[in-house]
Amino acid sequence: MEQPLKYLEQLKNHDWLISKNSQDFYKIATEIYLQLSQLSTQEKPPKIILAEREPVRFLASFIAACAAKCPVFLCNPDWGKDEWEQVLDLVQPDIVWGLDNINLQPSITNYPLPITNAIMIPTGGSSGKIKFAIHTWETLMASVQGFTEYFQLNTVNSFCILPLYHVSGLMQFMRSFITGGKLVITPFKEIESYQLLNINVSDFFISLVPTQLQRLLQNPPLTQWLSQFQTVLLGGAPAWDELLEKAKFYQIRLAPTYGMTETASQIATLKPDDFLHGKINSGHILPHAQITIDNLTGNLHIQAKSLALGYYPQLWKNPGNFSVDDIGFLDPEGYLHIIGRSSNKIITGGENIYPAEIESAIRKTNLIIDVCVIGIPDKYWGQALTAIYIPKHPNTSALEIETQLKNQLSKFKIPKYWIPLENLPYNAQGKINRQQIQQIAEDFLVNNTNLKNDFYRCRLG
Ligand SMILES: O=C(O)CCC(=O)c1ccccc1C(=O)O
Repeated sequence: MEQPLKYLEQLKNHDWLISKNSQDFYKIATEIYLQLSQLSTQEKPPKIILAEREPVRFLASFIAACAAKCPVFLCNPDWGKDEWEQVLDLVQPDIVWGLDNINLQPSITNYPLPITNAIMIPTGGSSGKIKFAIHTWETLMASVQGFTEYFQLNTVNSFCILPLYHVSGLMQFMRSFITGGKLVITPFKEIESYQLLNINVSDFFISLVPTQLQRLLQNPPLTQWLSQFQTVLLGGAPAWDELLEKAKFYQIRLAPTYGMTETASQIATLKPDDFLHGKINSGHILPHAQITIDNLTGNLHIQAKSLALGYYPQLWKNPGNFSVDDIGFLDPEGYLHIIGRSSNKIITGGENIYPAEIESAIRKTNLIIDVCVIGIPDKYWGQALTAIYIPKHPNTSALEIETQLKNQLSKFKIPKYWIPLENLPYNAQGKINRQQIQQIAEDFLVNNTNLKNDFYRCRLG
């Protein structure tokens, strides 16, 4: 029997989907599987775009596609017109599930997929192009196995508030489905309106991105609720020290993770007991992965059984090896520390600066709600350190923040320009859009040339 079907049968009479209908899941998955297997006997398996909104339907369709060995592309029904055009053009699907009003053109370029059972998971979006990492049932299984071995668990219960088409949500489903654990699926906004808080979550894992953790910790009943979880996995974007300290203060069993779509979620994770004992890093490497660090640049190289095979439609030339933009180190006890992204590195007056350090110092002043530090091209400095921030009070001046920073940071690490905004752009995965901020800041400084001139007068004059 095909692997996905074996797990499906095991769950047949089991109420594992909490607050949803587990029987529906079984019924839909088997029905769609039968339809797909009939189609596949006549010709090569159809390429499927999966954009169902309804979670049970999404997951049942996903399992059916995997069991029938049809290439399946996980998609966000809420992508904009441009993104959908780009995706439909790239994929040239035979079947689209979950979108209305789609006019399917007959496939023109039919990229051959050199592997069966390919599972395409989107990465990127909102800034830049959507790419699909090519995974397989086996790479996702390797991730689940590494996870259960690392946490020494037979079953994983997951509380999923992240999107299922994204690797962070999909892997929560996979961990429950494969291990016979329970699964709760609910949108974040229902948690914020206090629904579903009556489930006993003491044997559940929940995955959050940093902005969600921040929102929950601003709300006492939700903070209390969060502190009951067995483990709170945190990932998707770098967290800041103040947020981690707050989580520790409230005794949240936090597990900061490091991983990405290409590695089928986390490959390093700090265990909650280490976190509560004051460790702040990305933890030990999971057993299915290896990380080596380039001596010269500090760049991370990843090897993992869960590694994607390429970006659709291309397989990587160097399989099993993946170099990333992240810079970090492994300490003598084997804990992974991430310093930043090499592409976000700012070089100002010949000094290297990673935004995380400066952002963390600015957050500590308690004068701002949020901040992002970037480098603006500058004739004198090469790049001028620039802080884009949301002030806590409308009358907080940049000078006040600068004054506080002077006790904490060397002079060259204090931003030269300060740009107050009402909002900073984030995507659904909690990743800040630095490209967009860069554009906003450059436009702002062009339109406020006085600011630039004043600055030169006061710094150089
Ligand atoms: O950023 C990504 O692409 C992966 C992020 C991710 O999977 C994740 C996000 C939040 C919490 C836990 C996890 C995880 O690795 O399991």
